[in-house]
Amino acid sequence: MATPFSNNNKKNRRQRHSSPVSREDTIVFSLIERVRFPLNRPAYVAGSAVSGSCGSLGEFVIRETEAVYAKVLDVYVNCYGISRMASRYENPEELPFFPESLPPQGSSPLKNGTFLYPAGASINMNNNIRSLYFEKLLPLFIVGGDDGNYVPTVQSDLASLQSLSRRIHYGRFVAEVKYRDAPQDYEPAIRAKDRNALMKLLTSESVEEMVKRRVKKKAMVFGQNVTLGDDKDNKPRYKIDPLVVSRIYGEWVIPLTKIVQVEYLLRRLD
Ligand SMILES: O=C(O)C(=O)C[C@]1(C(=O)O)C=C[C@@H](O)C=C1
Repeated sequence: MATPFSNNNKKNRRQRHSSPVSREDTIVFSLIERVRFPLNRPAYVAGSAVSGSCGSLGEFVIRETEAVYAKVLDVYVNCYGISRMASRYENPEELPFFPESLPPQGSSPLKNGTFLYPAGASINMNNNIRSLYFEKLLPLFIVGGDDGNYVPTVQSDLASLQSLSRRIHYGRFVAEVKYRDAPQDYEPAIRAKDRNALMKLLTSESVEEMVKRRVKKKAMVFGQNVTLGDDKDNKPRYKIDPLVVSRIYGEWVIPLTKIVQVEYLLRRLD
């Protein structure tokens, strides 16, 4: 079965949701961008000299940026009288990292008639994504150290986190497609709340291998240092190790996407 992650055919490109394959480009580009800065841990230390007693600078920037994204369209609606549009987190593809800090949301034109089954639509694994990103992913490809560029570092982290979150939560759409294709296969495992059986049903090792090979290649193409050919050894050099990108997918991005799929399916008959 061709799935949204296995190809980028015309049918997928016509869908209202942007293609998960092109989303890979955003993830790879955002990781490459993040390489410009060292870890800059002080940006995430609560109560450090930068942030005083108000939590870390990083958390503050992420919370406030999300709040702006959430209200920006309402401001436009009020000021310019344009008809109601959805703000960022009313789009079912977007999930905030700090939902509790968002201003109240209006009723969204996008949420109505969403493709997702309502009980599963609100699954939000961003807390897990955030801790994995800082604890496991960043140390794989970012050098330790502190260059003081905290705000650009946090902005770069937020871009990576958002692109990873969109991709991982896209698992809800994939699970819905799989369920609609073969409800008779999924329903017994859903009723039995059998996570292992669901995991087995939705897994395609060949697709996973293809995804890992594709992101490795993207890291090579997008992240190759460009020279004018006077390199002594003529060996290509990459901004981020392509094998690390493939590993990030194999060890975290794909497994988390699968957990989202299982959690979604478990709610599919509620
Ligand atoms: O393409 C699919 O069928 C998916 O479910 C997506 C995905 C992935 O995250 O890339 C996850 C599970 C499958 O084993 C293969 C790939």
